[in-house]
Amino acid sequence: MAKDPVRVLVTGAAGQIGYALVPMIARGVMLGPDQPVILHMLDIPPAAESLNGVKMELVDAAFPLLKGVVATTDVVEACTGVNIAVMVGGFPRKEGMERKDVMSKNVSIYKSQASALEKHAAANCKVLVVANPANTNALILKEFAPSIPEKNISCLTRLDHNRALGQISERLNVQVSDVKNVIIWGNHSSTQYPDVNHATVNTTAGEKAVRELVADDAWLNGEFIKTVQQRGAAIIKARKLSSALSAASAACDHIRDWVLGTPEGTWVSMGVYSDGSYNVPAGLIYSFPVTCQNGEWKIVQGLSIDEFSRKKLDLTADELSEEKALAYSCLS
Ligand SMILES: NC(=O)c1ccc[n+]([C@@H]2O[C@H](COP(=O)([O-])OP(=O)(O)OC[C@H]3O[C@@H](n4cnc5c(N)ncnc54)[C@H](O)[C@@H]3O)[C@@H](O)[C@H]2O)c1
Ligand SMILES: O=C(O)C[C@H](O)C(=O)O
Repeated sequence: MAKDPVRVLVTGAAGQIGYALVPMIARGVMLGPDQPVILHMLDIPPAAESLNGVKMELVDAAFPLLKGVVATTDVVEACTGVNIAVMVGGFPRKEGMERKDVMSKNVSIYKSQASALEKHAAANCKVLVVANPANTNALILKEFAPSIPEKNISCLTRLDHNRALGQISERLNVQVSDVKNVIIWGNHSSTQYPDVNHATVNTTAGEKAVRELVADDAWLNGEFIKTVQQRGAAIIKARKLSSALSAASAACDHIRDWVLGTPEGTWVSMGVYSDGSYNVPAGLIYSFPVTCQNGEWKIVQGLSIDEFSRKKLDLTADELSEEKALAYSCLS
């Protein structure tokens, strides 16, 4: 029997991530090849005409799984009945700007959209915040939508996770699909900590530790970390625009694994509400290694954290605490 359609909201849908993301969702990349979807696309009035153009293209693409499109500048209409909300709307960072510069513009958007989601989304709606500062926008959304369970609110660090997999795969000249269990800890910013201490590669001789195969701690503790931390800025420098296709693809990976589950023995990175695991202060949205089953994520417990890692986990937590304070000062 055909499944009922799932309603997926994409905010900022007329923007560049939106343009890459909506066809992926309509093709089943996010929720699977047998899951019909109804797309809800929200943008602001100056982008209304462009948004309507995206809607026209979705119709023209004749996606078999796409059962309807709502394109609107009305936040209530956009949020009504949605099962999944991918929050991309906001102002992106331009060359030379730090994430903090975009903070005040974006947190106020997330405060007001929190209430719309709380009132109008379907019960148990899963929320993914992509727009920067992603962790702090997600935290503001959580705080101003108190009736949405905190386990349903997340932010995107899967792009960073995928970037780390990509760097290891290039360095070792192995298939990216054979590399797993890297971790992104903390903020989706240049203080994030890409950690390979538990990562492995599937080889013809079985699973091997990434650290053993790379056999170059100086590279792993230096250039590798920096490359992943700075990748967003490098893309902006090269394209004069921030990453879009990789961000859209990572958003699909994030929701797919959350809804359909992570493969046995594999974890992924998600920005989620900290419960104090790994001595990360509770009350921040922090990226952890998680496994997902039956639509719920769980932080992977018991991983060893050496002194080098501990400092990096704390540094990015400190930045998130500062961002939280700054966000509140922007809102007051
Ligand atoms: N977490 C990540 O990994 C990641 C990766 C890449 C980009 N980003 C962030 O994603 C966001 C979107 O990036 P982009 O390149 O698509 O930007 P963009 O400027 O191309 O698109 C953003 C869209 O949001 C719309 N918008 C602005 N205010 C809105 C509001 N109140 N409600 C609904 N829509 C609104 C704009 O009109 C625009 O169409 C940025 O904040 C960017 O920094 C995050
Ligand atoms: O770095 C940015 O501001 C863009 C985006 O968050 C990215 O990681 O590509």
